[in-house]
Amino acid sequence: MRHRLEIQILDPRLGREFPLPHYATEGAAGLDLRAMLDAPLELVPGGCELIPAGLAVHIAEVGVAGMILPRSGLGHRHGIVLGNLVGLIDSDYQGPLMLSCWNRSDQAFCIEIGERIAQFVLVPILHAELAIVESFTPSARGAGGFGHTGKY
Ligand SMILES: O=c1ccn([C@H]2C[C@H](O)[C@@H](COP(=O)(O)OP(=O)(O)OP(=O)(O)O)O2)c(=O)[nH]1
Ligand SMILES: [Mg+2]
Repeated sequence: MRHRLEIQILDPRLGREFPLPHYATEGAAGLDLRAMLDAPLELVPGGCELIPAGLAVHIAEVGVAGMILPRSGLGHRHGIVLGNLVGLIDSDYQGPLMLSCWNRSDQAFCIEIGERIAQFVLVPILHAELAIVESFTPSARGAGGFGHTGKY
């Protein structure tokens, strides 16, 4: 499914020196986001920095949210993930997309200017209407959780 996504280009290098976010393949779920830095940034082990993606988005539709997720290769091989683990972008947010980059490894990592460091995914959202009830209709699981079905 497609969703018209309004963007503002905040960093003029995007779309010129560096490609705009795009789906790398027909089936790609995410748009890669780039570190629009003025200079390469060394992330020390355990270090966390807020990096601009160089653009603002306005999702506009209440039934849609954005998620910023790590890239698998960087996260697995180099320990470069997100300081907030997952970024959640509200449909009414119009500010700059910011990437919290965390080096969870024990080796320094240099983020290059324009490097693809995270990905942006649109997801459907349901708003909850809270209904207070005295008891739930019994289910097979009931209140069992945290390893209830087997090994922890
Ligand atoms: O990785 C992220 C996460 C969030 N945001 C922006 C979009 C989002 O809509 C807004 C608020 O995010 P969130 O609600 O997760 O943060 P908060 O700490 O609860 O801030 P607020 O009080 O503004 O809701 O910040 C980003 O740019 N990058
Ligand atoms: Mg919030």
